[in-house]
Amino acid sequence: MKYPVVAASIIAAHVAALVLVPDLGMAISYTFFFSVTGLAMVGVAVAWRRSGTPRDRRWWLLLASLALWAVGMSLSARQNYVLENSNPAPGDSMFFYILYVLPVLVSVSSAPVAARKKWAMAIDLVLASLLGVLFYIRTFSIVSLEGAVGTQAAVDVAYMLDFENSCLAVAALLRYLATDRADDHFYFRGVSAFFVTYALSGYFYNHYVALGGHPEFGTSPWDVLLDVPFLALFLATTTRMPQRYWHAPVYLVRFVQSASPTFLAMSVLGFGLMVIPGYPVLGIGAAIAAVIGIGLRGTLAQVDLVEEEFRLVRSRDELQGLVFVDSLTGLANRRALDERLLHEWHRPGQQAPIALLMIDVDHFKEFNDRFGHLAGDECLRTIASALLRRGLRAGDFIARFGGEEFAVVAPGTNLPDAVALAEELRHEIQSLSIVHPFSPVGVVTISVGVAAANASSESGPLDLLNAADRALYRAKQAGRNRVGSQEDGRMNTVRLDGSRYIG
Ligand SMILES: Nc1nc2c(ncn2[C@@H]2O[C@H](COP(=O)(O)OP(=O)(O)OP(=O)(O)O)[C@@H](O)[C@H]2O)c(=O)[nH]1
Repeated sequence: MKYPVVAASIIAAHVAALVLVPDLGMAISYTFFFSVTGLAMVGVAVAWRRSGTPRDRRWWLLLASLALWAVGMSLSARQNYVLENSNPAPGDSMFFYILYVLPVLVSVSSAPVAARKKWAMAIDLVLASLLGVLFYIRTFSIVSLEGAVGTQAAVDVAYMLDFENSCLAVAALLRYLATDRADDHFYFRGVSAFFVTYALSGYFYNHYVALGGHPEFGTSPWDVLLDVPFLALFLATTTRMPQRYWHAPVYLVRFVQSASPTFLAMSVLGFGLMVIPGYPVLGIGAAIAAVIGIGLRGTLAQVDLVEEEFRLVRSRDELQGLVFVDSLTGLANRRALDERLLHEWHRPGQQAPIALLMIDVDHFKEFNDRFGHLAGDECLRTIASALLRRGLRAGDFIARFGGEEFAVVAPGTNLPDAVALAEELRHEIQSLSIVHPFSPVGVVTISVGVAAANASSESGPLDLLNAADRALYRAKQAGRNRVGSQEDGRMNTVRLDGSRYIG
């Protein structure tokens, strides 16, 4: 609450001083102008500290703009006091009153901190320098160093300032309203508070005060109008950074973010066109540079976009890989198995049967209890490698089903061939000779349930899975370390020696 009171008191004091001591009007107004500029700079410095983004150089640019404005004001004071020139628009101070927008214009054209690129800054630097030259040429094509000659020149200067201030006010307001970032919101709140009030009070002051009979500072209480933008900036930067703020629609945010880099180039284009009558080469050159600047920025942004897209596609592929891989064994996981089964089941023209082998490590709980979980993990990894190594033909698919269970999908395989494959795998694991004191044969063994079916519309992959699971259950029931198969609805098991055992 105390800052609005400070601002109101300054305005009241300025008006009162001008009314009470009219003889010192000019000195009073200059004192207030420099004071409010200083106050605004303090506000900007405080806001920068509070923004929590010390690397955000936009705040420097805002400070630079205020400093340039102060230089313009100093040159104006020099004309009044040292050179005793009462012309309201001497060329040197006019140039700085125009030039001061340049740093802020660069910031309005810039991307958010996180997305800022060196190449974009380099292009902006070239365009900003060119714009500085154009400002200079344009200013001195209207006024001389001593000031505007005749009312028309003074009116031209006023319109040039109006054009510049309103363009910047609109651009800053757009950036303020259409952002999804708190730091952008805070920065552009200050910038738009300044430029919107500056455009309004500057318009009123230039057209109705300076051109309306009070060309010199200190001759009208309306001088106070020129305090307003600086006090508005002071208030916008010293009031608390909002925690919640209006969120613009996403498409508007994206549109303004994409369009803002063109603000600077558009200004170069506009001022380039303005100076063409007097300086055709420079004007046309500036217009060409602006078009190249926009094109180059667009192309480089596109390159970045394509690069980003590649990166995202790569990360998506990597993530997709992780989603389908079992982290312990490196085999496909249950999700991948389900997808594969479904895919095989619905493969167009699938005539041959699809076989499914469900593999379960025997007495694994006891293995874990005896040797610990880490040894259990290592055992699972060894079994996974052995299963992969052995017996898998092209088109077969192996996955860790979960826990100490594995599964093999073997498309185009009938039941007898699948049973033979299962027996091979069972033998392979036993021959690994992983010591297991609790196992009847002294080493780690597996039981396998086998089922095979033709894909049909009456049944689904889940039926095949259930059949293989039931076959596995029977193999376990029958004593483990064996292959169980489902045949014509009957459950058969194959003993470890290969002879068939009817369960
Ligand atoms: N080390 C380790 N153990 C696991 C993992 N997943 C499951 N297990 C263990 O596997 C064991 C499975 O136990 P059970 O389902 O009783 O099966 P089992 O002891 O092999 O008995 P049968 O299958 O009937 O022969 C449990 O002790 C689980 O903790 C794993 O990723 N690593």
